[in-house]
Amino acid sequence: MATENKNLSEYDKATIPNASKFRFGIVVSEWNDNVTEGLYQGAYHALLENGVLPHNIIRWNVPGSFELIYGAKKMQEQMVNAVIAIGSVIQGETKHFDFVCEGVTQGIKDLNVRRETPVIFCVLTDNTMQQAIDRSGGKHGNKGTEAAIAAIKMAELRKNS
Ligand SMILES: Nc1c(NC[C@H](O)[C@H](O)[C@H](O)CO)[nH]c(=O)[nH]c1=O
Ligand SMILES: CC(=O)[C@@H](O)COP(=O)(O)O
Repeated sequence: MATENKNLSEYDKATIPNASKFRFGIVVSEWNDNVTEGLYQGAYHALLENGVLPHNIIRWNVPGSFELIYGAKKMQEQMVNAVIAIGSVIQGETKHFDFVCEGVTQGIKDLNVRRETPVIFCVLTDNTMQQAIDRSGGKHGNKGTEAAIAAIKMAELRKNS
């Protein structure tokens, strides 16, 4: 289902585990920070709405989405139950978009395979700035909210597995 048919901010609160004892690390890319700040706010407030305590949310910034890989790897080493990697990659004139998107995707996948702490992929990969705005608190909701819910669910799965 395409995002345009699903609001990213909508979720059934009754299905979300109690997250009051969980601790989360959020790594935020500074590229397109008008977008990444919106994603962060969506994630932060969704965590609070589901019982996470403010002092149990750690935030680090990195220069760009490619650096999310290293930042998330180091965040996994902190005492957190899950990590959220937040970025916004927007198509430019060259193929650099393809390499950044593929690199970040594979890098974050590897962190989930090789280590125990789940890393949630909250990286928008858009053709235009408007598409990114629409998905970071705009008409299609906020992917940061979606990522926070995924982080809570994966932290619960890790605890029970
Ligand atoms: N063009 C975008 C980038 N490019 C920068 C890379 O992510 C990286 O920081 C650089 O190649 C140095 O290693 N990053 C984004 O997050 N979004 C973009 O649109
Ligand atoms: C994703 C990028 O690195 C891209 O936005 C950079 O723009 P350009 O391809 O025009 O150099």
